[in-house]
Amino acid sequence: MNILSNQFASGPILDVQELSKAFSVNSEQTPVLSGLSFQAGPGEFICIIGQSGCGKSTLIKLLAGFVPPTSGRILFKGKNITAPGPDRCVVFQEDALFSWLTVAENIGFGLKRKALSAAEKQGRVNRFLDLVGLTEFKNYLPREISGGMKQRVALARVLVLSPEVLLMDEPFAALDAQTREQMQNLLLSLWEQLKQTIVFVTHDVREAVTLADRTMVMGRITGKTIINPTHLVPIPLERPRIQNSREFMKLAAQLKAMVFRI
Ligand SMILES: Nc1ncnc2c1ncn2[C@@H]1O[C@H](COP(=O)(O)OP(=O)(O)OP(=O)(O)O)[C@@H](O)[C@H]1O
Repeated sequence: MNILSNQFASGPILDVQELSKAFSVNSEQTPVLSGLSFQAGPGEFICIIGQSGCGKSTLIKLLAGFVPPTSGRILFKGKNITAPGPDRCVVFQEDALFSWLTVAENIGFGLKRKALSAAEKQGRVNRFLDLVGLTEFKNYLPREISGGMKQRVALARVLVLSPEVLLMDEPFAALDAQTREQMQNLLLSLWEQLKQTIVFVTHDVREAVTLADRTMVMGRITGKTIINPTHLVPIPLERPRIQNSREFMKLAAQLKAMVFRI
């Protein structure tokens, strides 16, 4: 079942169809995701929330092509995803940067295999250093910069590759509240400029309401994660969003209630 078929005029970027995933534990198949279907449109920002263990990270790994589905399929621009690809980049909570490379070298690392001239590569690195506000730190090593700056490097080093889909698994969870808010604003500003499709996992409903066009609430039913159309909630608030507005708080409360209900 395609929950949102025909919603995107030019077709969805991601089309998840009846996706199921089971892991083999002690030679028994343990189901995690079951019959999950949804679509993400070009340039859409989707947040995923849900209780611990409901399968959010597993879904990110499937979308990235790191693990294969047990059944069902995921189409990227109409083609079956069977492996990781440069069109879908992942940012994790704690991204290990190369400790011996500078900020600029970390950002440029993934460009090595791209057929670009040295000047073009340097130009791209400089652009992304500027976009994430790290130009003056370009020669620093990872141990010489803060946690928030490291996440900015992690973001820049995938964005420099121009992925069409950005998969983010609790990327800001380890940051303090103030840095986290700065990172959310930075991500929104980059997204407005670069227009990738973003799938963003978070534990924090307020983060989901701050960022998302739509939020997907995952829940476990009889040990399997299943989702139906009512679990994809549009966030119809204008940006920038005012966190203490009535509408914001109402949506956050509604999503929180859903997380614990399903
Ligand atoms: N490689 C694996 N082998 C066996 N079981 C796994 C594997 N990966 C994940 N699981 C199981 O799948 C379930 C979902 O895990 P997952 O990490 O996707 O959940 P999550 O929603 O991201 O959790 P959290 O919010 O705590 O990060 C868990 O019960 C986990 O133990």
